[in-house]
Amino acid sequence: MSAPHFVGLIWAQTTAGVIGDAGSIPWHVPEDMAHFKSKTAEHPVIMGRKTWDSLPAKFRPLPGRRNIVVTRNSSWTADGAENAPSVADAVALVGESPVWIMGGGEIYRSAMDIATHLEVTEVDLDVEGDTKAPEIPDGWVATAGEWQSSRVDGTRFRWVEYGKP
Ligand SMILES: CCc1nc(N)nc(N)c1OCCCOc1ncccc1N1CCC(C(F)(F)F)CC1
Repeated sequence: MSAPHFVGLIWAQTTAGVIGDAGSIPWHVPEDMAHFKSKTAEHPVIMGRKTWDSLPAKFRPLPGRRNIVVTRNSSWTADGAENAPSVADAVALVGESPVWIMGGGEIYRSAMDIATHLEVTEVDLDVEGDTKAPEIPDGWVATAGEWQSSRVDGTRFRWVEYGKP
């Protein structure tokens, strides 16, 4: 089984790097949900158990693809999900490319070394949060899109893609 050559991390953050608060996302930008959906559709996703628990029931599992949940609890099970004890084991389980790693904070940090692509939504908000985006090490090159305004309340957001040359 070949190791996947496209391992993407995908997250949404405030400009200050907040990605979550008390187990949920403290904003509502439907354009980002659509972006997340279109980027990850049909591809396997890897997430931590807390992110799995944070998914609204109708999205659990994310439809149409393998959902792999990283948990140290080897007896953890859920309909529509497979479990793996670490990000590396989850990526090995998948074997195909691309695979999208969709959170949360702890999982992003442990996946950074094997990531080949970062797909970040920057939301121009100043909100408190208990979970932060991972530090992006030197060597990654960012390509930022134009700022857009959300149709719901005008919140500004942009896509920033990071690659490794
Ligand atoms: C969207 C939020 C999001 N944005 C980016 N850019 N990267 C992510 N890693 C991410 O967090 C995905 C897990 C949390 O997701 C949700 N948390 C609360 C409410 C809704 C959701 N979504 C809505 C879309 C749905 C679909 F299946 F349509 F994709 C999946 C569940």
